[in-house]
Amino acid sequence: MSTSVSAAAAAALLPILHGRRSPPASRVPTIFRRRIGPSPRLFSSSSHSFPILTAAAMATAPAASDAGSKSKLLVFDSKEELAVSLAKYTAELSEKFAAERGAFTVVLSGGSLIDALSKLTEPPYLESVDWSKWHVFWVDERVVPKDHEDSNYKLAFDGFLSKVPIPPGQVYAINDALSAEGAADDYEACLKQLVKNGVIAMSTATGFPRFDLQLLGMGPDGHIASLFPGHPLVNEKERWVTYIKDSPKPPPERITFTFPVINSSAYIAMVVTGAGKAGPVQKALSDKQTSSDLLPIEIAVLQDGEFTWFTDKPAVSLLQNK
Ligand SMILES: O=C1O[C@H](COP(=O)(O)O)[C@@H](O)[C@H](O)[C@H]1O
Repeated sequence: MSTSVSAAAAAALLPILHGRRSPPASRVPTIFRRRIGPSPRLFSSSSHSFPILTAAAMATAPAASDAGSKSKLLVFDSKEELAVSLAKYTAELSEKFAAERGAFTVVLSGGSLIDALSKLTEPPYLESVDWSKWHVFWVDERVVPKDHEDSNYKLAFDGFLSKVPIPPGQVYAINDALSAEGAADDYEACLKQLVKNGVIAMSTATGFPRFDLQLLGMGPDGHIASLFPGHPLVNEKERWVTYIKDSPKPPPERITFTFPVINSSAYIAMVVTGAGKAGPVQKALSDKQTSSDLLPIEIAVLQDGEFTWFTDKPAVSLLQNK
């Protein structure tokens, strides 16, 4: 269900990119300042233009279920409002993919993302979401036991998975008995088996798995998953899952999806809050990037999907025309 849009909200919608060359799809945002209640529609811009959306255009803008190579930037007044919107967005995609495919493949990151999922564990979503269709994966994981404080599995279990009735057999944690190399191989083999079984879709465009929704966060250095600025892993083109033993952020040993897998997703929700992340947000959403010093967040460009930024005011504080 969509919310009607006020003229004041329309006036707050500004284009921020005016570059001479066409940027990739995930860099063509419009800013929608959230001032109109807890359940906004999502507004998109095409990858080939920089529209100023009018109230009329906003009223007919496609909803979250209309996929394409699109990018959106949502700015919320509070983490609470962000969480409400993220829950609605995720629940709508859950319904769409459950109906279309009989399964909903969801990829989680660690970090602050898990807190932002809190509203999904409450009414009405606790009862209305068909959790039996969910299959849960991790975009990255630290090579530590599952009950370790650094484990992304533990973080997600404590904050989200233990509160919703997803069948345990559909939660795909890494094998924490293996080395980093072994765990990456094992996780990739698991994904390949699930592609064979039809649980995970394949991207015909890229030949890599196409997850329905990746719920991701970004570090203050612009890293996503365990793909860090300047690290050779950002250039991996063949593997689905790889490992790192020298992560600049502890713990040093991790496994991570590669960019071909991240960028083959149908939908990405990039949840980024706080002033500490304003620099990479500004760099990712500006038109001044050079190809030599791209941050990982700038390399996250969907081939054929919809990329939505869920942000707050401090995170976009360095953007012009915000
Ligand atoms: O180390 C990691 O950091 C990033 C970002 O975390 P945040 O707390 O700054 O949101 C996270 O997305 C990743 O999964 C995690 O392993």
